[in-house]
Amino acid sequence: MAKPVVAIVGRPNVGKSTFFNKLAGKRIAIVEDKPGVTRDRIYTEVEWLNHSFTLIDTGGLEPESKDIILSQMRNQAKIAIQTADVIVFMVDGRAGLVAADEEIGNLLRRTGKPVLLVVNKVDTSKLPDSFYDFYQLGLGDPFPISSTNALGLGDLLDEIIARFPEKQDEDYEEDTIKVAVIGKPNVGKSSIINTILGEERVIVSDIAGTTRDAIDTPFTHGEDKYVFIDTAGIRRKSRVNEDIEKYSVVRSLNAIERANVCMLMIDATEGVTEQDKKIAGYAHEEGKASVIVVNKWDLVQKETNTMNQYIKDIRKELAFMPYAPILFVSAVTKQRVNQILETIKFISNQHSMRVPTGRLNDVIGEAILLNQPPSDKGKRLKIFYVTQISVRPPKFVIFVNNRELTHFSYTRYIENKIREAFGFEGTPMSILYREKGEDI
Ligand SMILES: Nc1nc2c(ncn2[C@@H]2O[C@H](COP(=O)(O)OP(=O)(O)OP(=O)(O)O)[C@@H](O)[C@H]2O)c(=O)[nH]1
Ligand SMILES: Nc1nc2c(ncn2[C@@H]2O[C@H](COP(=O)(O)OP(=O)(O)OP(=O)(O)O)[C@@H](O)[C@H]2O)c(=O)[nH]1
Repeated sequence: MAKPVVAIVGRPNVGKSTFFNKLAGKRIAIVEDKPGVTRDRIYTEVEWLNHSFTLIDTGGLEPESKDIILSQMRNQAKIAIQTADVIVFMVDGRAGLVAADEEIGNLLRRTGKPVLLVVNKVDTSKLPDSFYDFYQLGLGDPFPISSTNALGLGDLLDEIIARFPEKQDEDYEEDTIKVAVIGKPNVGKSSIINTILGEERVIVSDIAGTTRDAIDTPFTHGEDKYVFIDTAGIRRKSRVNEDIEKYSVVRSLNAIERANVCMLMIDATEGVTEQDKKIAGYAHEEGKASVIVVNKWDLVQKETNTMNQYIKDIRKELAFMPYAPILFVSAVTKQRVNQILETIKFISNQHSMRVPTGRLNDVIGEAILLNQPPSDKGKRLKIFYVTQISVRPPKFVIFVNNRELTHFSYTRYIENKIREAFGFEGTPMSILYREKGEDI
């Protein structure tokens, strides 16, 4: 289940940032692909009770003339409508109701999405007289809060959570391979997906009755079941404007969380961008299998060593995922597109592979003979026993005499030996240490 997304919309200066910062937990900076532009603070993860959600601040706009403010607010509202599950419409309890609020109120009222009308800057328990004017917006009861004094925030969070969409069970069968197709705008996601879906042995499944939530594309290829995750905005080109594309990162992160396999698309004419690195890093940290798909290969002038040079560059830029296979494809000429599903299936199997403990210990035993474990102040690390404790991603526990003697370079050596013996292509793996007697 993807995390719900909550967006804050409101005029400049009503206190959106103050509110956002009060709730902000872990932040992920967004780097735009334009030179020199880094915008932090666009979204954050919020934890409240047993829920977590993504909060988007659509603000940070430059108030210039009245007209510009209005058009920017319309944009904000559109972004919120397009990406959010719940919209927080913030107004200013000190300034009272103004015409721009009504304009945005009209837009939001028609969306069908849950909208919470929040009156900020109500700093005491006494409601200002102008509070009741906000009922005119036709968005139900206004919620008074004070972002600076942190008043009413808990109640508001309860109300927000109560409006999250019902958790739908993801009733894909256990053996369905869930694929997130990730990449910057214009890299060719739609083209590739449509090319794959147009392949001979691919049959796109009907999705019964749902429209709004039909964001996934399930299909079969021969005997194998797949689903492309969160393809709504990708396949249907309903682009509102450039701004929205920044927020598509939020959707990408959600898609990665739901997927088993990430197809990380890189534009051959541009190489690996900062945003590509961030997203790939996220897939890696989340323990997902990844394949790197370099698209638009038809546009590249090829000389003797072109592909090898590309591989070198990608390995350098994405050094944290040396395990990911790289494919060079073209959605236009269809070159090698037929290898994509094969590769996805292969790395999905690798991702869920379990190796026999006996063989694993043989491999590690040999590795130890070839290259002794590290020692410190006369004490040497002793490795007693290794076992794989989980899959997707593969996780190993190594029982040792003293965890403090372990060293990341030796861990990497062990990881490489495991990969040499068993493969685990396309998947990150984790190796943990336990001392004898400790629980796994
Ligand atoms: N009295 C009072 N002032 C507040 C409250 N919340 C925010 N403010 C003040 O209102 C001003 C604007 O707050 P911001 O959080 O920057 O407003 P914003 O909506 O993010 O503005 P933009 O970034 O321009 O869109 C600041 O001076 C805040 O200190 C509140 O609850 N009570
Ligand atoms: N030459 C060439 N052009 C391509 C290739 N794949 C896609 N394109 C073109 O690149 C443009 C963008 O392709 P899309 O498939 O719309 O890209 P997208 O990633 O879905 O774009 P967004 O919806 O903006 O995220 C289109 O004009 C495609 O025709 C390719 O392999 N080679």
